[in-house]
Amino acid sequence: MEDMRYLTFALGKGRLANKTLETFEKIGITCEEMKDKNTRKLIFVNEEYKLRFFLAKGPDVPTYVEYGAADIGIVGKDTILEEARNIYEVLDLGFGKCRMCICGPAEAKELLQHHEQIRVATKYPRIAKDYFYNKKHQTVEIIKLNGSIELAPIVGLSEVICDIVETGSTLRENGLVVLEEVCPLSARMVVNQVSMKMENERITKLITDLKQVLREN
Ligand SMILES: Nc1ncnc2c1ncn2[C@@H]1O[C@H](COP(=O)(O)OP(=O)(O)OP(=O)(O)O)[C@@H](O)[C@H]1O
Ligand SMILES: O=P(O)(O)OC[C@H]1O[C@H](OP(=O)(O)OP(=O)(O)O)[C@H](O)[C@@H]1O
Repeated sequence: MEDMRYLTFALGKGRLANKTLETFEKIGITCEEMKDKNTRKLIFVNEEYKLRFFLAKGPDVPTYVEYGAADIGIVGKDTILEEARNIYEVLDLGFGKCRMCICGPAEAKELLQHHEQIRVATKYPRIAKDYFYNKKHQTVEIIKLNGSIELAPIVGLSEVICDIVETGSTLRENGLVVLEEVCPLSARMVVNQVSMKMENERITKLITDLKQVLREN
């Protein structure tokens, strides 16, 4: 126990953070400090189990994990696909469920069917490219945006969007519909490739414990 090194976790800020902490709590890993909404502190330590946690922007989580600055990351499948880092995806945590979809006004369905050269606005250019070029063999123009993607077809920036749909209320309130589904999404645990070998016992135990509580849910 004495010379055990710290295992470091990179957690995505935002929507997935609370659920992630809740899930860790269920296997006895707590980090009270981290729940304090007023803190500007970035890194938190659990001395008992020799664990460190930090919150990062979602898309940066796979980067920290690939370089080994974090051994383990918790992040959405969308981010894993978009960042395409050399990391192991080891577990589907079953929360943060949503879908990556091609959406637009109902009339855009025909443009998709006829393989017209349409414009696709998205925060996920790699996922959109892979879907249209490799799966559908359709040439499109991808336009990268950073948020409020649903605006694009409304103001005439693009014909369709490639974006996350959860409840569908953002689409509904903006007169858009799901035209095609790209893939289902949820939160995943990712592991650095060297850590998986060097800390195999601790990481395997963590995965087994998490699987157990996920089954009980
Ligand atoms: N309705 C949803 N909208 C967006 N992401 C969702 C939704 N439901 C679940 N998720 C998952 O939550 C993850 C984090 O989403 P969140 O919006 O908090 O971060 P983000 O996209 O990096 O946000 P921001 O750009 O506002 O910082 C997404 O990558 C996705 O896997
Ligand atoms: O189907 P719904 O439940 O409506 O959720 C989907 C919406 O939520 C996300 O946006 P977010 O709130 O992250 O804002 P952003 O567009 O600025 O990224 C996503 O990009 C959709 O717009």
